[in-house]
Amino acid sequence: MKTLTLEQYDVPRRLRQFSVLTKPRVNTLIVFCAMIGMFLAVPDGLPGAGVVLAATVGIALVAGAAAAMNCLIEQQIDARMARTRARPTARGELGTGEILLFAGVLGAVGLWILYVLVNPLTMWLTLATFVGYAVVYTVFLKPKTPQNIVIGGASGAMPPVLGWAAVTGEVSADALLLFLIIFAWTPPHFWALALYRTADYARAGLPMLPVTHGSKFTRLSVLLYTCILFGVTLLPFATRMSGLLYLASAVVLGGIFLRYAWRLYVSYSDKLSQQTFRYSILYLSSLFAALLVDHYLRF
Ligand code: HEM
Ligand SMILES: CC(C)=CCC/C(C)=C/CC/C(C)=C/COP(=O)(O)OP(=O)(O)O
Repeated sequence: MKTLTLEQYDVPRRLRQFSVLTKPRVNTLIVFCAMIGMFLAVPDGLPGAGVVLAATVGIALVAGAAAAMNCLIEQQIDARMARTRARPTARGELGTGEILLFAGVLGAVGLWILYVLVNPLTMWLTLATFVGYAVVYTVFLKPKTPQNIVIGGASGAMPPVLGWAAVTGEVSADALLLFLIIFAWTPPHFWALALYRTADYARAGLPMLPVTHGSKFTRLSVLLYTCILFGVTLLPFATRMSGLLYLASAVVLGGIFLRYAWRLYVSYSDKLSQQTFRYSILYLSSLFAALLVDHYLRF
């Protein structure tokens, strides 16, 4: 067996490769939503700094491990898609053992932090989220059904619930409203991207909605889910969890999302679809920021 010295191993390059596997940009928003859950869970005042720090690091590490496992499992699929073929896993630059070790350490340290420094409930819910994404979604749903991202979206919607559980030790109805918002947001978020990446998904043999049911049906689905999303985002105000500042933000942000979805439905272009996808990210970030601001500046 060939032994490598540390210089030959090229540590900075390896670190860059491993960092790509954790999908840092997606996970930044995931962790942001978890943090908002932590702050909203405290009716007056702030959550303890220690628990916020430990829960944030723990959730981020487990989310990074989940992303690395997804990249490992999908390396052949990723190699066939233009969007993902540059991933170090798709290029065969990292060995299976190395990735398993990396994901194992990240995941184990994250879960340990959550169990010991936060609470067992948060650890178990985060573990379930990990299994939901890295196993249920990636292995079973994604290659089999165009509803993959709707069902798998339950994992992506968990972060605010994890944050809430970290601070209170329980899951309340308010936390479930935050879950519902991300759950309803996921289909328009993902299908907007899938519409302009249809050829990619078809080449990879993945049954994403535009591949199996065509562009028009997918655009109708985007529009309908965006309507559902609009309705769901009114619930925090309806239940008095949030105030007028949030309501105004939800209506304006949701109105813009609906306009994108409607335009996409009536006159499709790849450019508009890309803009809708990008807007979906700005939308969720801004909506969660509005929940936070409203929580502290309630009038
Ligand atoms: C099953 C649920 C989801 C699916 C299938 C999905 C799918 C995707 C895909 C395919 C991309 C493009 C990634 C890339 O090219 O690197 C993406 C990007 C992104 N997603 Fe999602 N997503 C889901 C849930 C979420 C959730 C829950 C969040 C955050 C709360 C999120 C935040 C983002 C962000 C911020 C990006 C942009 C990344 C960048 O600019 O590189 N996604 N998503
Ligand atoms: C433990 C914890 C908090 C985990 C949260 C992780 C989670 C549920 C992420 C979902 C968002 C995501 C990375 C989707 C990518 O879809 P994809 O895998 O189909 O995209 P790809 O084609 O880019 O691989």
